Amino acid sequence: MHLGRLNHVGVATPSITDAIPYWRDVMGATGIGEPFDLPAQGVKVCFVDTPNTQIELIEPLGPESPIAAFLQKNPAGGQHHLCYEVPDIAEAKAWFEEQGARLLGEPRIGAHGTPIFFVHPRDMGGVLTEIMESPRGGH
Ligand SMILES: CC[C@H](C(=O)O)C(=O)SCCNC(=O)CCNC(=O)[C@H](O)C(C)(C)COP(=O)(O)OP(=O)(O)OC[C@H]1O[C@@H](n2cnc3c(N)ncnc32)[C@H](O)[C@@H]1OP(=O)(O)O
Ligand SMILES: [Co+2]
Repeated sequence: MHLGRLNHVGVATPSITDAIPYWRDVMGATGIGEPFDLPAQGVKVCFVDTPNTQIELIEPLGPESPIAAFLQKNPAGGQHHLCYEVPDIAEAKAWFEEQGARLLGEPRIGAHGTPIFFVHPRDMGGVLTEIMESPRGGH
């Protein structure tokens, strides 16, 4: 496994609409994407560009959302996960399984349209970690 590019930092929020003015007016973000729903993943998503990565704002879609419990514990929202790119999702999956890490579900299509999976925070030093097949072929 080679540590790939940090594709995004996931930030959970109770309301993307209410969070955008902070990113635009306080942080000076100029590349704020249109929010879009990912019902299969139980979240609404909005990407905020930074010079070297993205902030992925995520808002729960429904009570079954995988971030509902996180927001109950952190009602104002907060840093949720880190996402790294890999050239080959199957190779990465086999690597983390070999390490005995707990994968959360099977690889599925993420917000950038490529396969992703998550590794449990307890196996990753307390950091919920998303692994994403790079849209750039891993470079
Ligand atoms: C895929 C679309 C998009 C993309 O980029 O393409 C996204 O990124 S969507 C992001 C939202 N989806 C997910 O996060 C899916 C994976 N996450 C999960 O399956 C859950 O969130 C899980 C299992 C990590 C935690 O679920 P839950 O909070 O309901 O369970 P617990 O409260 O029992 O937590 C267990 C344990 O983990 C700690 N925890 C929970 N969330 C986080 C976190 N974000 N970062 C670090 N640690 C976290 C929690 O405190 C518990 O720890 P313990 O020591 O047992 O108290
Ligand atoms: Co993500």
